[in-house]
Amino acid sequence: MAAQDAAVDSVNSVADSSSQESARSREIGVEQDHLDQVYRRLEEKIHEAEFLMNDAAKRGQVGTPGALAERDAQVFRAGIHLNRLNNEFEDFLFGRIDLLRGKDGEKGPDGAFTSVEPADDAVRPDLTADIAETLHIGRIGVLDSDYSPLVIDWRAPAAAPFYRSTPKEPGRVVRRRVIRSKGRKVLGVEDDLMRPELTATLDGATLPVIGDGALMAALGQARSHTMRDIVSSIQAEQDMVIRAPAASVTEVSGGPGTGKTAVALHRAAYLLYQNRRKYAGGILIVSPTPLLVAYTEGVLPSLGEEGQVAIRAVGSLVDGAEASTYDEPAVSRLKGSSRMLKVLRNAARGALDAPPAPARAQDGQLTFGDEEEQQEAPVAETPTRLRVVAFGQRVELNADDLDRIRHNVLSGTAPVNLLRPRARKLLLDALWSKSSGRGRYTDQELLAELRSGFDEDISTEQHFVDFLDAWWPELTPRRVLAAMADEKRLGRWARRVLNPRETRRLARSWHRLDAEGNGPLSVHDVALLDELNTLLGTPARPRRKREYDPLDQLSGLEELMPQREETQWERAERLAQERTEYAHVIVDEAQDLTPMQWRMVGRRGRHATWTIVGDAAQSSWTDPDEAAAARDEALGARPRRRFTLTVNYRNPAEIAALAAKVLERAMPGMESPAAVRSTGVEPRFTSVPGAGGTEGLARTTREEAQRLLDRVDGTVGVVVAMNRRAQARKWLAPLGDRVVALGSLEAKGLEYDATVVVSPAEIADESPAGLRVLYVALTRATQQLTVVSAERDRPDAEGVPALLQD
Ligand SMILES: Nc1ncnc2c1ncn2[C@@H]1O[C@H](COP(=O)(O)OP(=O)(O)OP(=O)(O)O)[C@@H](O)[C@H]1O
Repeated sequence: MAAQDAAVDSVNSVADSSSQESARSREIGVEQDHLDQVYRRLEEKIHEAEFLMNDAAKRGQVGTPGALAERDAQVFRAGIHLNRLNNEFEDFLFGRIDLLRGKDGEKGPDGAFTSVEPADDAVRPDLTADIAETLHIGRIGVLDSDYSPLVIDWRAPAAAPFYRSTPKEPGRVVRRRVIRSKGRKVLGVEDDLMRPELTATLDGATLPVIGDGALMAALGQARSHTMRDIVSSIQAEQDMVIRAPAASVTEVSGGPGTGKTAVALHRAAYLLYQNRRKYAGGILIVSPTPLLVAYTEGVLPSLGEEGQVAIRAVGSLVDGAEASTYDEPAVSRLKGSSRMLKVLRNAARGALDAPPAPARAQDGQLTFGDEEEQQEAPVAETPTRLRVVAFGQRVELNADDLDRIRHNVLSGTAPVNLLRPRARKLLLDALWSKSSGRGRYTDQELLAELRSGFDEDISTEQHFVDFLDAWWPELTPRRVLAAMADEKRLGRWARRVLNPRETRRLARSWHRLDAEGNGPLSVHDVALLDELNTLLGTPARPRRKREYDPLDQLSGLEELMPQREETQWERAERLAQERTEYAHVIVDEAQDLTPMQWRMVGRRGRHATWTIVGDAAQSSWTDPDEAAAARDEALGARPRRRFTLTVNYRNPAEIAALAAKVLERAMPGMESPAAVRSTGVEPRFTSVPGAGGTEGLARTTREEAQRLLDRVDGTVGVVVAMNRRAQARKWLAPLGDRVVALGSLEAKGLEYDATVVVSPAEIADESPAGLRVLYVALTRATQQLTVVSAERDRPDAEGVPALLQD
């Protein structure tokens, strides 16, 4: 409750509504004056930037290499400046704090007092005080021409009290104000009083306090299909996470709606602000679904950050392998489990014996519950004999010889593709020892020369090259995955790891791939491909010829531009390589990563610092202990700092109370976060009569979605079991794009003004983690929730399904 108090506590000191209104207009006027001043200053800066650009262009006309280089650098700097200002011109001033004098009276580089605590004499014995400093907070910092701060960047240390201060620990803050503006116009102000016991004066007049606080105003707004930033109303416990130092691992847990995703995104922006150079290696944000990526993508640009941060769905982390289909739950469980590691190790080596089969007919997408029998893929032969002619005689390696050589080569642990040169060498050794060559000379030098000629002759023979390609092919991860579609082969590789039923299921799931492994992949396949990539290794390729760079022709340029140590092309190549590893990795909805996914993500942050946000109660993975062990392995021995978020900003208390019933069933004893507001609207229950069947379910769902559309301004989400999502999309298509149909696993992390949850029992029965998935579905609404029950939900007389009854 403490955080809730802190979040909502505000004291209003304006006596009646009309004087309140005139005080409000007066204060809006005050902020408008400040905003006008800021815009004047911004315009000056934009003119400066434009002047720089024009001036730079003129220098370019001089035409000497020095002038060209200088022009490039200047245009680059001015371009960045202009871009930033133009982008952040809209709505970038959002806050203000009025503060007491600082303890030591010292000021920092941004012109603000540095001390968090007030000076001893800042408050007089009769509890009156003077405001010594007023700071405006915005998306970027703006200094006046005399270098005094007009706007402080929200991430600067001086802005921290705007977020950290609470009535319990106010520090120097007397009043915190959120300013709402659009373009150049201030629309409103909302104040929170942090030191209500004081009578504070600003420039000789009593400090006015307007409104009920900004948080409630923000939470009540209608939702769109994209997430908004929360920069003007970050709460103290969230701010602690956002500004936590980036050393080692920061772990954040918290129930639904506590702002974990929002905090993760704001933290990325904060870290970049703090140390742009350090994070030039990039920040990776791993999100569970492409839907959540699309939902959150706009937040960082709104905070002025883009380029350095990659937000990727866990199914899109491997280039050229985008997840586009789902596995049934039993198959997902197998593919995500660390048991797969042993199977993949065997497959990566064993697939040498499984050259590509003739193209298999596409089986189409296998999705939940698709039980059709699949055709076995025909198996092609690996060569079992190598014949060459040396010194006029035929020399042959038979199947046993070849097996022995392969065994010998594979006895090391190196990646299979990197062992090919060694395989080639041992083949030549074996051929040589069977040839008559080695008995020809006793002189070692002559013999070595003969041998070297032998190697060269044999290994350049097309016949030998073709043999090597077939016998030790360069394996691609996709090709190995396709090889695993053969049940017998997979059975060999999975011996003592999977039982025959599991093997069969797994093999069948890959019948959707052709012999080269092309075809639809699931999110779990992507992690397996990444693992295989490591197990197989990528052989070194001859370096690509450097592209022609006209700048190279300008003699003397290197001396004029000492910083230009690499060409554009080299730089692009270096960055592409570096981006397989990141400087900081943020994992959202971390509870859902399977052990195999943790390994994949871990590889991208081997030298990184980490922020991991999640909620065990929302995990759709069946074995949390196994996932925790994999997470520990990915993070190694790095020390961890833990935070817990306790307040639910999304769901009204009425919806949170209903969801808590499911939580109690799913994870008895686990605490729900406290909902910060209540709407007075209880969840609604409707059920489809027994005979209604799918038709009835479709009709009722459509009616309930329409009913909610009439009651909220923003979006309506309809959550159904995964194997109903295609159906549900059709049911709801006539209702327009304010309504979205989602499978239960797709709802993760998203939110809507209102939701319809269709057949809780169907969602709960989908997998062993089904109750937790249902908990996720029930916690998506910001205003209203309707639950539609079918017969299997066993609703009572009020339509409440058995799972949600007391
Ligand atoms: N300080 C805040 N001010 C205004 N809105 C907030 C604040 N914190 C969170 N919210 C809002 O609450 C909602 C939930 O936030 P978010 O999605 O980040 O929660 P979450 O913990 O990731 O939830 P879940 O675990 O259910 O996915 C969002 O609409 C977010 O904008």
